[in-house]
Amino acid sequence: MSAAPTPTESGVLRPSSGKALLIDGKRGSEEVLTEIAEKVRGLAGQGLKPGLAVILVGADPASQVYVGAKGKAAKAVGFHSVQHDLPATASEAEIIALIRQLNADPAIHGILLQLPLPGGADATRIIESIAPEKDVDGLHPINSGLLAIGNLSRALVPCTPAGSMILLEKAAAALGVKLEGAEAVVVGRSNLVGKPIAQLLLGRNATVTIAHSRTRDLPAVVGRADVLIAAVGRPEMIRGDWIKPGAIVIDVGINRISVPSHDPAAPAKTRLVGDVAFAECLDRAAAITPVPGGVGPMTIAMLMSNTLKAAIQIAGLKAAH
Ligand SMILES: Nc1nc2c(c(=O)[nH]1)N[C@@H](CN(C=O)c1ccc(C(=O)N[C@@H](CCC(=O)O)C(=O)O)cc1)CN2
Repeated sequence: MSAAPTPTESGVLRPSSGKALLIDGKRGSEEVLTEIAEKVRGLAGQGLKPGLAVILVGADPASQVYVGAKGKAAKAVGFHSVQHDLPATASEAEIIALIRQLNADPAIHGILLQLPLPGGADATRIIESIAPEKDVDGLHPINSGLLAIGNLSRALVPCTPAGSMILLEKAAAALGVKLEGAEAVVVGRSNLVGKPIAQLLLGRNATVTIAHSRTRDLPAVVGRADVLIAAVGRPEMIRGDWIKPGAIVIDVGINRISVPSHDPAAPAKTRLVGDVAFAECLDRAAAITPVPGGVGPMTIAMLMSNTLKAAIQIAGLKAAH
């Protein structure tokens, strides 16, 4: 029987022997949130209370959970927090009208439209209607542009990529490896994760490849990666024998799959898995994020971080973020 992993100072769990370090996103998120709460207490003295508005269109159960978690975290760190629930039938014009009100509201510093929209509707024009300085999801073209030119002090960076980078830096520090010059492979090219994380890795001087559904011989491309970011949205698609021995694996996928039951009368059970076949990777990777408990919690923490940054920038305060 293997011994339980031992926690290290950095929130990376060191297993007993021969297994990948587990990068603890829950602990990482708690650290970020504790720091934010402290800064919010400091800002109160300067008359500033960061405000976050989250818009949920429709009633997708997973989105309801995520939006609830965002509101809870916002209140816990001391933000003003509001949630706007719109029916699935809300038109683009109605959503944009609400965003215009929030753009003009001085108590609101961050606006987030929960994705996906019902029926997979295109969110492009809606996102573009968010004032860039309040775009705490980092999806407005102004923020994408600031990220692309490497202006990280001004850019609001998408939350999942920002949180993934914190976990990656922790793993690299725990292993004593450098990101500079490392071969980084990002599987997935979404605006929400793949493209921004590739920019962040470039900013750390990694050599970055973005792979996607049309990539030829994906296992061979993945096999080059010192750093693998899996953001493809397909349960356990990346197999253990694709992984380069010693790689750092950041699994961004959060996929709910059904668990077969031997009892036909029992209610159907589900569990969460990542885009990487976790158990198969444990003996090959040097470090890996689990699902759940990896990148997911960091997404919420980085939304709070972006809202604090937006509030400070909008108020024109010098306070270092
Ligand atoms: N506008 C946005 N929409 C969506 C984003 C986003 O960043 N902006 N990301 C995802 C969903 N998401 C936040 O919105 C999110 C997903 C998962 C988690 C999380 O903490 N997951 C837990 C498991 C939770 C569970 O039991 O279901 C974990 O991984 O440990 C947080 C946020 C899509 N939409």
